[in-house]
Amino acid sequence: MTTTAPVVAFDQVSKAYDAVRAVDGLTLGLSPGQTVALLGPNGAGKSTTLDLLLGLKRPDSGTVRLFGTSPRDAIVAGRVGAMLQSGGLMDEVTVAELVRLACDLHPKPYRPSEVLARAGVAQIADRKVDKLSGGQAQRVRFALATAGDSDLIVLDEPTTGMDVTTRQAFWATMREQADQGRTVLFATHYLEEADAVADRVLVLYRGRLLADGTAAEIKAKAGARRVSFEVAGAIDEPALRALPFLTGIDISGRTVRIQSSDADATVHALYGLGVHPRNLEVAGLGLEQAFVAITTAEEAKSR
Ligand SMILES: Nc1ncnc2c1ncn2[C@@H]1O[C@H](COP(=O)(O)OP(=O)(O)OP(=O)(O)O)[C@@H](O)[C@H]1O
Repeated sequence: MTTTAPVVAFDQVSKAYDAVRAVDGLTLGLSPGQTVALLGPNGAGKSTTLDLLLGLKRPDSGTVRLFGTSPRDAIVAGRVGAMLQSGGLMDEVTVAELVRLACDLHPKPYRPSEVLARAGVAQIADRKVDKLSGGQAQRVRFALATAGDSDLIVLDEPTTGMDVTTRQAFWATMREQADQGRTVLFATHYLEEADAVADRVLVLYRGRLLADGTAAEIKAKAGARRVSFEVAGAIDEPALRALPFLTGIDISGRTVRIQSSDADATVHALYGLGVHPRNLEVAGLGLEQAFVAITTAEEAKSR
């Protein structure tokens, strides 16, 4: 790193499309070497945030700085590699030609053969770009994002269309990039991916940051726990549904799965009902359930 300025600094950034506040007063700083997942339901403002970060859109108010400069200057200096969702690939050129072009344009390029190998597209280097499968096209976009030695890699839903093996290889490569001190920021709908890969998770909702922390902190913030058990006798469904601190319940045959904001109190009340649960398990929420709990609580508040 040649500067001590934050990799990314959003200061009170807003962007609206007519009445829709796509990004609403977002303040955010990213540090070197972090792998950061940007989560949010459809329309939360993830793509708009990344577009603002890359200087593809201008904020209505607030400032976006990358490495202490404007997004444009940072990109011209080759400090940012990006892989966007919608990024169309040129027709009528081969994968190798396109990667060579990206390397030629980068101020600090890697060798094209190296880029092709890292993205796992060396075997399809001679194929025309418009003949690729969805997963192959994603890998080529990834190759373009890593054509040179950038300090920040921005990825919008990078693994959409990739099979499991490609996805794992992709994240292993991203880990290496972060271990070398690069910052990796990616938007995703795959919460298990964010849980497994990210050091930091940002939950965006209606253009605002709802949660910011490690996956463990986000799960703790959701505050709820899962309780599951089996019931030997008849199930008194209304009584179970009336248990205290319940935030969700699913009854399937003899198995009851509960979500509770105070598992101890719920289980205590369960015994109070005279229910003798078998195979009782109390566990924390997964990131996906925590995400749903946090965003639905916010939705309820805004109603
Ligand atoms: N060019 C545009 N014109 C009008 N509205 C837009 C435009 N781009 C985005 N929006 C609106 O802004 C909001 C945020 O959109 P954005 O694409 O940033 O969300 P997202 O979190 O990336 O969604 P998704 O997960 O569906 O990709 C949405 O309500 C969307 O409809």
